[in-house]
Order: sequence, then C-alpha cells, then structure tokens
Amino acid sequence: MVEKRTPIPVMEAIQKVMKFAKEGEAEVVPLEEAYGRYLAENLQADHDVPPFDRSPYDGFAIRAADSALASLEHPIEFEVIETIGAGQVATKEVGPFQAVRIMTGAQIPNDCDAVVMFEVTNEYERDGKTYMSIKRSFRPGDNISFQGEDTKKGEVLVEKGTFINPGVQALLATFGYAKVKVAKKPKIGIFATGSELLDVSEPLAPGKIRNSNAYMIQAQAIRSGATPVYFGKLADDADQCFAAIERVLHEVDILITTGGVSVGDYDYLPVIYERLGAEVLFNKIAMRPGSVTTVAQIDGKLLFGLSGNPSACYVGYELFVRPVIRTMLYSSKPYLYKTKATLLSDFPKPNPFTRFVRSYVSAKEGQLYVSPVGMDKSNIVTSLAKANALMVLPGGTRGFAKGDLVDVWLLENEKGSAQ
Ligand SMILES: Nc1nc2c(c(=O)[nH]1)N[C@H]1C(S)=C(S)[C@@H](COP(=O)(O)OP(=O)(O)OC[C@H]3O[C@@H](n4cnc5c(N)ncnc54)[C@H](O)[C@@H]3O)O[C@H]1N2
Ligand code: MOO
Ligand SMILES: [Mg+2]
Repeated sequence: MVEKRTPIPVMEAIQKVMKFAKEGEAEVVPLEEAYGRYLAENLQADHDVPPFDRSPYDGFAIRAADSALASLEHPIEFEVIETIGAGQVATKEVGPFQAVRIMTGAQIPNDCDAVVMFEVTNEYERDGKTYMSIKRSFRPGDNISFQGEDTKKGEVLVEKGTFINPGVQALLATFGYAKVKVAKKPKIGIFATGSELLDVSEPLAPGKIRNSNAYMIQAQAIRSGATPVYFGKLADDADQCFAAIERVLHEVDILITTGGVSVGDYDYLPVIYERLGAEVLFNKIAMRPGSVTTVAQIDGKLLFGLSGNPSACYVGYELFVRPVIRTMLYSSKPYLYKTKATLLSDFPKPNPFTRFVRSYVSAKEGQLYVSPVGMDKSNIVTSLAKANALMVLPGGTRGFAKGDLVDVWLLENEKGSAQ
C-alpha cells in the first residue's frame, strides 16, 4: 500500500530545518582573495578617514582671516612660499598674507584653514617671488576635507556576515586588512540518483535523460556561498545508494541527493534514511513545486532529499538549503530577499498549496513588475534559465490577475531577508 504522507506548511518546514542551522568556521585569506566571500567579523575603522585635514582641490591654502577684506575692487595679495602635492607635508610656517600652493589630497598646512581653487586666483611673479591674489573672502573651513568626515575611528562600517563586494574590498584595504577573516565555505556533497540519468557528454538513448540537476545544484551551491563536492550519479539501487551515502557523509557539512524521495518503487531515499538511523524532519510540504522535498538529520548533519524534478529541485534548494548555508556564513538575513511586485499577466491556476512560480522581476519607473517565465510544472527545466525570482502565491487562493500585487523572493540579491 502506498505510504500516506501529511503535508506541513512551508514556513513550518523551513523552521524545522533552521533549528539545525549553525554558524560555520572562519578562515583567513589574503585581501586579493576576499572578494565574493563573507566577513567573519565586523569591519571596524581603526583610524579616522581621512586621517588628516586635506585639500579637496588644487589651489592655495591660506589663513582665512587674511582674506576678510578681499573684494572685486580690492584684491588681496598673498605670497606663495611653498608647493606641496598629495603625500607631502608643508615644511614652512605660514605667516600673514602668505599661502601654500597645494594639490588635491595634500595635508592642510598647520596655520591654514581654507583652500582657494586655482580658478579664482590670479598668479604672478614679482622680484623673483611668486604671488597670487583673490577678489573675495573665505571663511575658516572653506574647501577643507576634514579629518574623520568620511568615518570616525571605532565605527563599525560593515557587519559580520556581509558579502564582500568591491566596495567592502576598498574598505578592507583602507583599514589595512592585508588578511581578511572570512567564513569558511561549507562543503556540500551532491549525489544525483536515477537509473535514467546520462552523463552530460553521453548521447541520448531510449528512456534516458541527461543529468541536469547535479550541475544546477553545484551552481546554486556556489551562488549561495558554498563549495559543491559532486560525488557522481547513482543508479536506483538501495544498497548501492546506501553504501555511497554512508561512505561520504563524514566528508561534507551537508549532503544533497536529488530524486528518489517520492513513493515510487525505485524511490529509495526513505529506506536509506531509515538504514542510516537518520531522523526525518518532514517528507511532504504543502507547496508546489517541491512537495516531496525531504529533510533528515543525523547527529545534527542535514541530509536534503531534493526532488528529481528539476524545478522542484531548484526551489527546494533555494528554500531549504540556502538559508542554512547563509547562516553558516554568519548572515543575520539568510533567507531570499522578499519584496512585492505587480503581476504583468493573469495567473488563473488555483493554488491548493503555496506555489513558487519561477519568474522574472523587472523594474520600470520605480516600480517592480513580475511575470512567470515558463510553464509552471515541476518537471520543467527551461523556465529556470530565465528566472531571477520566485513569485509566491499562497495556498488556498483561486488564481491571480494582471495588476495584482504579489510577493516575490529574489534569487540574485545578496542582501537577503531576516525571515
Ligand atoms: N504517486 C505519486 N507519485 C508522485 C508523487 C506523489 O505524491 N504520489 N509526487 C510527484 C512529485 S510532486 C514529484 S516532484 C516527483 C518526485 O520524484 P522523486 O523525487 O522521487 O524523483 P524521481 O522519481 O527520481 O524523478 C522524478 C523525475 O525527475 C527526473 N530526474 C531525476 N533526477 C534528475 C536529474 N538529476 N536531472 C534531471 N532530471 C532528473 C526523473 O527522470 C523523473 O522524470 O514524484 C511525483 N510522483
Ligand atoms: O514535489 Mo512536486 O514538485 O510538488 O511536483
Ligand atoms: Mg520518484
């Protein structure tokens, strides 16, 4: 008799899995290799930026008070006593009506408190000395880029768990992080099960299909910040699958299998979990696709039995595996980024279960729009290539119409959501 499974709500299933999600380990990498990783500690400013008052322009540093009486009719003359570029510091004291020729980025000389851009000065030589004159007054602080105006010493600039993008990379360099503490990439073991599966390079044969899930999951693993370890494909043979899974389990942080989790004669994963002594957290979820997604744990290690159907497998990874990975990578927002978008076409299908429609979200004039990207069936593979979001249609709804505002979960957004 066919086993009767009781579906649980999606959110409940996610919570059951997340009970086993814990922070991973950290490692230190050279700054050059930090891009694309996740910070294992807060990035804190260990000095003010800029570290000294500096000139934002090429011009002349002056004592503002000397310019107080300058006007169109009465230009004020300054003697230029020195020239400094960025990286140099003034060596002379600046007295009344004296100026230092200063370049962008150079430290403001001690006695000066304003900078005059070249464009508003008149520069000339007289008796072997250099002078410049100005026709307006300046206030103390005019055209100065002040110490600490960018950031103050001690400020937390980027939090632990943040994806290191080129901007974070710049900050790491600014604060002298030649080596960066990042989250170690979790190792995700992958098996594709199914006697029908061909290798990518094999020609099609009757009844057979190429194994696409293994490559899709490897890419999803990398996208979520993990290292995939592909162990190959397994025929639908309980003993062979059990032996292979048992052999590699200790080598990885998480193990994913695809296929063989439903109620078919050759769906052996349920038997394998039992033989391993693993606790099955759930084996039926009130969602489409991916209703057969099964998750088990053994000594706290998670085993994800993703569906063999490509769309179901894809959605199963993003909903259940990704937040576990992101938690290991120290994120406080491990879930897909959630927002809302306006539906661009009717979606009349009723939704007995919560439906995750592979979709494309686009922005136009400040508004987000969403449209499904292909046939909405769990065995469809082509829609996945175009999807950048999952449109989430709650269970118990009777379909949606063009113009409705619907929930969308973004697949390619690094920020994530806290829940
Ligand atoms: N009587 C029932 N039958 C089915 C149920 C059910 O509740 N009662 N659930 C259906 C649903 S929903 C899904 S989803 C599938 C899940 O099947 P399995 O996870 O057991 O996966 P398989 O049987 O091994 O394969 C299903 C399908 O996917 C193809 N496949 C498998 N692996 C790959 C791969 N690596 N790359 C590409 N395609 C793959 C496979 O050839 C099958 O076509 O069960 C329904 N049945
Ligand atoms: O697991 Mo199935 O994807 O609900 O079609
Ligand atoms: Mg099956």
